[in-house]
Order: sequence, then structure tokens, then C-alpha cells
Amino acid sequence: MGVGAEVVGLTKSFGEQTVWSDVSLTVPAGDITVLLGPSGTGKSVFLKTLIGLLRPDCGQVFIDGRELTAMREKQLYEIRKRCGVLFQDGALFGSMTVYDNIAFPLREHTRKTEAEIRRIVAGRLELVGMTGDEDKLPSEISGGMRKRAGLARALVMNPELILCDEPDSGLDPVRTAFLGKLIADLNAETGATFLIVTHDINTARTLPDHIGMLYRGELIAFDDRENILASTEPVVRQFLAAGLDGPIGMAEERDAEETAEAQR
Ligand SMILES: Nc1ncnc2c1ncn2[C@@H]1O[C@H](COP(=O)(O)OP(=O)(O)OP(=O)(O)O)[C@@H](O)[C@H]1O
Repeated sequence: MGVGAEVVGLTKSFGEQTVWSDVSLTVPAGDITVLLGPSGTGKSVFLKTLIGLLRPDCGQVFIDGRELTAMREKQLYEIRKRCGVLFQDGALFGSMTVYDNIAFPLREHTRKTEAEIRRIVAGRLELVGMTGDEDKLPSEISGGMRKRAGLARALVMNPELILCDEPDSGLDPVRTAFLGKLIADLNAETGATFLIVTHDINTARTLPDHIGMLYRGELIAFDDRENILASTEPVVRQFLAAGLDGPIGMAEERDAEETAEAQR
């Protein structure tokens, strides 16, 4: 079953740049939540802060009701073992086969025998439709397959909370749709909670139970999908319509240096 996450009054800065401030939201257990926002608004930073890879300046993060921000590394490690993370590029180790990549968390975090590991990896490969590809290196498979292998690795410890950072970036529309279907099936099958960062509007329109949106350092919207899709908020409307007219402009995307410069 899935575990929920909750953040209360969360603020994160890098030096003089405040990425976002006073963010409060609940990622409900067992549901799929999508986080949207223009490039550079801090969606990846949010995912990393949620599982304690980055420390917030202030605010609290709860996973399964346990507050993370004051935890020591050892306690964080225990929480992270219950989470699966799929980073933007799949983050596979280039020198390892698909099999060894997927087996890695089991070898690292458990005392399972190689026979048990083989059985689990085979199951995850089947789930993501990659049976037969286990001996290939990441450089020998397509981008979509790397995403699926990354997802298989994220699933290998039976995570209760799965964070996916742009699982669909670089995929064609059909593969994106397949990946969305795979996530929906996994959610239905395992009951795991999903929090997904995506730029794909079709995914946002069809996949999640809930949608949040970060914009200019704030969480400007968080609600059930239907309510967000019907929202009259100009930023939300422009983003979902992929429109040129509206408050969002090219200047939204800044890196840390540019933003710090602009804030001086
Ligand atoms: N470790 C870091 N140190 C300093 N600044 C950082 C660090 N990580 C991210 N940033 C800055 O935080 C801001 C938000 O970055 P983030 O990658 O979270 O954006 P994003 O919304 O995920 O963007 P995209 O949609 O393009 O992936 C950017 O200005 C980035 O330069």
C-alpha cells in the first residue's frame, strides 16, 4: 500500500535565490499526483526536498506521518528505502547491464540471495515490458527503454511512495502514453503513491487524481484534477492550453545565477 506525504510551510533557497516559499500540500496515500510548472520553478528541487536529499530552509515534511527535516541520515535512509525515485534521465549506471542496474538496490540494501534477486528482477522486467533486455547496456537501448528500466529499478524495493521526475521527457507521444498507462497500472496493482513531475499536458489531463502547480516561487494551485482542469486561474489555464498569451513568459526559466542577479 502507498504512504502519503505532507509538506507544511516549506521554503527552499540556494544562497540568495529563493526557489519557492511557504509551500503546503498533501500528497494523498495511494493516489497519483502530478506537479506542473514552467521550467526552473523548482519542481525537481521539490522532489529532492520531499525525500530529504535537500534540506529546506524552514517548514516540515511528513512521510507516513514522520517528520523528516530534523532526521539524522540513518533515519532518513530508512524512510528513503520506502521510496522509489525515477530521475529525469533514468539515471542508470552506464557500465552496468540493465539487470545489474535493477538488481543494484537489492544488493545494496538487502541481504537477499542472488536467486531471490533474480526472481524479483525478472518480475520487474516483466512489469515494464523488458523481459529479454537484461543483458544490454544502457547505451544499447532506446531512451524509452532507459526510462522503463529506471522505473523497474525504482520499483524493485516495493516502494510505497514513488517520485518520478519527468518520466516522459524525450519520449514520443505514443511512448509517453504507454508510460502513463504503465504508471496507472502499477498504481492500481501495487497501491503505491505516485508524485510525478511532467511537462506533458496530455499526461496531466488524463493520469492524475490531483494536480499541483508551482509558479514564481509559490504553489499557486493544488486540487483534484477535475477542478484544476476547470480552473480559471490565468497561469493554470495558459499552462494547460500550452498558450502563448498569458502571464507565463520566456523569462520564467532562469538558472540560480540569473535569479540571484535579478534579486540583487
Ligand atoms: N544544487 C543546487 N544548487 C544551486 N541551485 C540549484 C540547485 N539545484 C537546483 N538549483 C536551482 O533551483 C532552480 C529550480 O531548479 P529545478 O531543477 O528544481 O527546476 P525545475 O522546475 O525542475 O525545472 P525543469 O522543468 O526545467 O526541469 C533553478 O534556478 C536551479 O538553477
